[in-house]
Amino acid sequence: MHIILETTNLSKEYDNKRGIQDITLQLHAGDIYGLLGPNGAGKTTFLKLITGLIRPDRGTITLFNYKMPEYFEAGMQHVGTMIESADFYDFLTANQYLELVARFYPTVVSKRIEEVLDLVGLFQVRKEKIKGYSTGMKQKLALAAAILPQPKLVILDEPTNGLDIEGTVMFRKLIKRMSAEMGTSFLISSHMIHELEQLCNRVGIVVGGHLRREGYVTELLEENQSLEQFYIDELQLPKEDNASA
Ligand SMILES: Nc1ncnc2c1ncn2[C@@H]1O[C@H](COP(=O)(O)OP(=O)(O)OP(=O)(O)O)[C@@H](O)[C@H]1O
Repeated sequence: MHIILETTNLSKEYDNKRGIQDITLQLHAGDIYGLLGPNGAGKTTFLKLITGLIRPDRGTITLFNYKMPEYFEAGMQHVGTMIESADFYDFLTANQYLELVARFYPTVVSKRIEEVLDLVGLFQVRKEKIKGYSTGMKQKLALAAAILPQPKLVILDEPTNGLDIEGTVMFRKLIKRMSAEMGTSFLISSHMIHELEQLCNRVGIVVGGHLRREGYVTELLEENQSLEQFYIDELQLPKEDNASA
C-alpha cells in the first residue's frame, strides 16, 4: 500500500506538560482516516504538527515522501488543510477570499473558484462580505479553501462544527465524491462519531496524548454494534443503561 503520510514517535509537550507522545501512524493513499478522542486528547496538536503549524519536540513526519519540516513546501504542495476556525478577512467577499488563496496555487483558475463555491453551497452568496456570514457559512468557506487546489490529501479538524444538517450532508457527500472520483485521501478529526462511521475506512483513538487504538471500520463493525459502542468500550465509559443522571 502506498504510504502518503507517516509519523513516528511524534511528540510535543506544551509548557503545561500536556500535548502528545510517541504517535506513530501511517496514512495510505485513498484512506479516509478518522481521528477520535475526548476533549484535550491531542488530536488538534497532532494535526498542527503534521501541517507545520507547530514544531515537534521529537519524532519524524514524512508527507508524500518528503521529510518535514525540512521540505515543508514540497510536502505540503498536495495537502489542503482546515485546522481550527479559520481567520478570514471580513471585508472580503467569499469570491475575493478564494482568489487570494488561489494566488498560492498557480494551477487554480477562476472556474475552479466558482466550482468549489458551488460544491460547498456558497455560490449564491459569493459576492457578499464574509463579515455577514454565519459560523457555518465560514466553515463552508474554510472547506472550500482547503479543497480549492484539488489536493491529494485533505486534513480537517472538526469540519462539521457549526454546520447545519444540510451542511453536514453536503460535507459527507463532498468527501465521498472526492474520494471516489479523484482518490483524494482524508485525515479528519471529529467528535461526530456517526458521521465518521459512515465516511471513514479507518479510525484511530487518541487518549491522553497517545494513539490508543486503530482499526479498519469494517472490521470494528464486525466485532461491535457500532463505532460508538467500540469507542465507549475502549474508553470504558459508563454505558447508557448504567449511567447515573
Ligand atoms: N497552545 C497550547 N498551550 C498549552 N497547552 C495546549 C496548547 N494547545 C493545546 N494544549 C493542551 O494540549 C492538550 C491537547 O490539546 P488538543 O487541542 O490537541 O486536543 P484535542 O484532542 O484537539 O481536543 P478537542 O477535542 O477538545 O478539540 C490539551 O490538554 C490542551 O489543553
